Amino acid sequence: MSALLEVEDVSRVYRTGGLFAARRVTAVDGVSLQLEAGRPEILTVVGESGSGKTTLARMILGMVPPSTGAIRFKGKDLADIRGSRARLAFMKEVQPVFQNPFEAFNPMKRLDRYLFATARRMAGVEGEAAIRDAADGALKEVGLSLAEVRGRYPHELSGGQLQRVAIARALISKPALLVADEPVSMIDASLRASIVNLLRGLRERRGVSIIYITHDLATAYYVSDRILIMRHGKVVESGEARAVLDDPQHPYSQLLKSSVLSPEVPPTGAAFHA
Ligand SMILES: Nc1ncnc2c1ncn2[C@@H]1O[C@H](COP(=O)(O)OP(=O)(O)OP(=O)(O)O)[C@@H](O)[C@H]1O
Repeated sequence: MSALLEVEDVSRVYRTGGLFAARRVTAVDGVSLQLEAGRPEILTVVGESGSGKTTLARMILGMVPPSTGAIRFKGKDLADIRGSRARLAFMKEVQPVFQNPFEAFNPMKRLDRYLFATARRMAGVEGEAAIRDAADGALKEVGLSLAEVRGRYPHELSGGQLQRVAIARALISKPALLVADEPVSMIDASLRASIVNLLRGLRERRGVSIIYITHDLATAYYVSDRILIMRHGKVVESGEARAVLDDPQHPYSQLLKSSVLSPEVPPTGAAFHA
């Protein structure tokens, strides 16, 4: 089986501070992971704040180059993706979903405009009717429709609805991989389950692979096929999600589990069956 994504011994060092107070921060330190083509799965990256999750996500999205190591998508090294055409081809296949949907959209711009522009530019759809159909199809994938969204501005939707629109927008180009960085952390707790269920549905129905970044072990338990636990930029434990979370081996994973799972957060993720 061929690889969809290969992250090979990747590190990222940031230099901060001025000339006389220079400091090196190793945000990601020797991380490797792989997703197979034709076997869609949800790979969750868990870790506390500052463990390097966002930096890893940004490297996979091609937004930040690794300091060392290599990232390949469908066999092609991201470092070799040069020029706007090659960049666009990559972005069609690997789409981001960010934490705060209110920051993902300009408050002065109608949401349908975003969807139409993405259909035109990213997916190469031509003709008004076909563009409307592409937007409507993507919105239906996330439980909305163009009729509901048309003419509306970001503030007219709830955070949960807006995150759905952001996911619909990411789906228009029919990507093979979504990289979702804390997609539910800014959303009202009562709506989180529906977004997490949506991600699972997309993996099942659309065959899209998802890298789900979170610090929330309850959603991770429910949604993940595989899990990777990060601390100080390194992977401390990884494997099949239920096995890792039911019986964590590394002391940090055990600590994370005991500190996160409180009586209000069911360890089985039962709350997410809603
Ligand atoms: N652009 C940057 N310049 C300097 N340091 C950075 C930069 N981005 C991240 N870092 C540092 O790298 C480390 C990892 O940060 P990162 O945002 O990747 O972690 P995270 O696990 O996603 O945290 P959070 O959950 O708070 O977003 C932190 O120490 C952070 O301060």
